[in-house]
Amino acid sequence: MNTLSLLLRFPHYRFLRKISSKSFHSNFTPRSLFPYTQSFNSVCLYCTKWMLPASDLKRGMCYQATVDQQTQGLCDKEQRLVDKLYSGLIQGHRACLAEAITLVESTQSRKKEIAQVLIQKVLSYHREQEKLNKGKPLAFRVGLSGPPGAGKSTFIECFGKMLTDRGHKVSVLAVDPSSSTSGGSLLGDKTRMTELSRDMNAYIRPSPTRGTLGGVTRTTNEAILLCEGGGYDIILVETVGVGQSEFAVADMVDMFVLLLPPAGGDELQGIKRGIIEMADLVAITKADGDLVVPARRIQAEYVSAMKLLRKRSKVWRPKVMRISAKTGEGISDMWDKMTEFHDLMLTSGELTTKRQKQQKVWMWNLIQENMLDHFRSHLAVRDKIPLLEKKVLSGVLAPGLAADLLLKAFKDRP
Ligand SMILES: Nc1nc2c(ncn2[C@@H]2O[C@H](COP(=O)(O)OP(=O)(O)OP(=O)(O)O)[C@@H](O)[C@H]2O)c(=O)[nH]1
Repeated sequence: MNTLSLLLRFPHYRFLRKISSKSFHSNFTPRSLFPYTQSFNSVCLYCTKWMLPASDLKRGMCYQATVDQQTQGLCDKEQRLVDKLYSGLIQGHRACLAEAITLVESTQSRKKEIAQVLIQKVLSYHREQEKLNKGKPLAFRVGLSGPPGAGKSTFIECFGKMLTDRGHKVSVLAVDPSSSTSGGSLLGDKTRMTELSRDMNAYIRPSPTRGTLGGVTRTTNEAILLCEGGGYDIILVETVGVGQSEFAVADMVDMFVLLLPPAGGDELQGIKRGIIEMADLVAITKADGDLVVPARRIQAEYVSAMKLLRKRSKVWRPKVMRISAKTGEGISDMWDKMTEFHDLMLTSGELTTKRQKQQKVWMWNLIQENMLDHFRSHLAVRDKIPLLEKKVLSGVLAPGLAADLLLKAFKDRP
């Protein structure tokens, strides 16, 4: 479609060309876009909808619509909310942190847009602080996973208390993708971690994920950023070690720790081999009383098994330790190992590379998730799905052909 036919067919195109031109900044303030669009996101959708050539999108406002412009797309009330949450957050008010996390978890599209403005503000705060810190990240992000009953909550209670006693601010984000909007079983963590939840230097938050992996990625990643903005220098992301959530969590933390009970093979069946490969540290829990002997045996088994794994870092070899949250044994040593890992990763530059890769994975996970939603709800596809699925199930239609038909319908009708 050329420019002329676009102009004839869509008078909006003139408007879009105008906002994509250089004059946009001087003559066309974002505020004046408001009657047409609510925000930058909507403008982007608007551009895509009217098939603006990619070059125009590039040259035009997509690249120029910075956070400020996006911010100006908010109405006064929304702007006040962002300002209130932002300043409360960086001053360390827990209520603001809680409200900000609730905002990023929202499924309402407008609230999601407001949350993005807040996230951008927090990100620029991060950049400034990291610059002042000579490139040192604001927080140490640790993922904790293990099968149900491994002793994760008991460990976090004991470990978290030790850290706050040493002057750290600890945030615990509990991820449970099997849960629905309620937040699921991990919601119980607050009641199980009684001492830590009363500690003013600790913040415990279950992360409801609406049952999707994309949900884990989006809300948890953003909650991590907000907690860091709130001054928490250690972020513990807890997840149940069954399913896929631990892989998602491993992709958003600096160090991934696997907690395993001193139990036989049967009880560890749920643990996937892949997740052991992701672990930077394996801790055999409950190494006290009668369980010391089995804990030693399991430790030896894992030490030899992990020797066979491919080396993922040039500076770190995964360690296997024994701990007991009941007696406190091994907990302090474990923290020493964790800080050693953090220092080595930081000085070698591996931490920076890891975080950069994670940012990319985060972006693509979100795109994948949103694209699939978009595909499923597309007008030309939505109605065809049940019939084609039925045909595939009965063997009348090959899955490949059904997929081709749906993709064609999606491509042919914008
Ligand atoms: N002996 C001993 N028992 C422990 C220790 N840590 C936890 N336990 C016990 O193990 C059981 C499970 O502990 P939790 O901390 O609830 O385990 P979890 O991994 O959080 O469990 P889920 O929430 O089901 O995933 C509880 O009965 C604890 O009392 C420990 O260090 N030593």
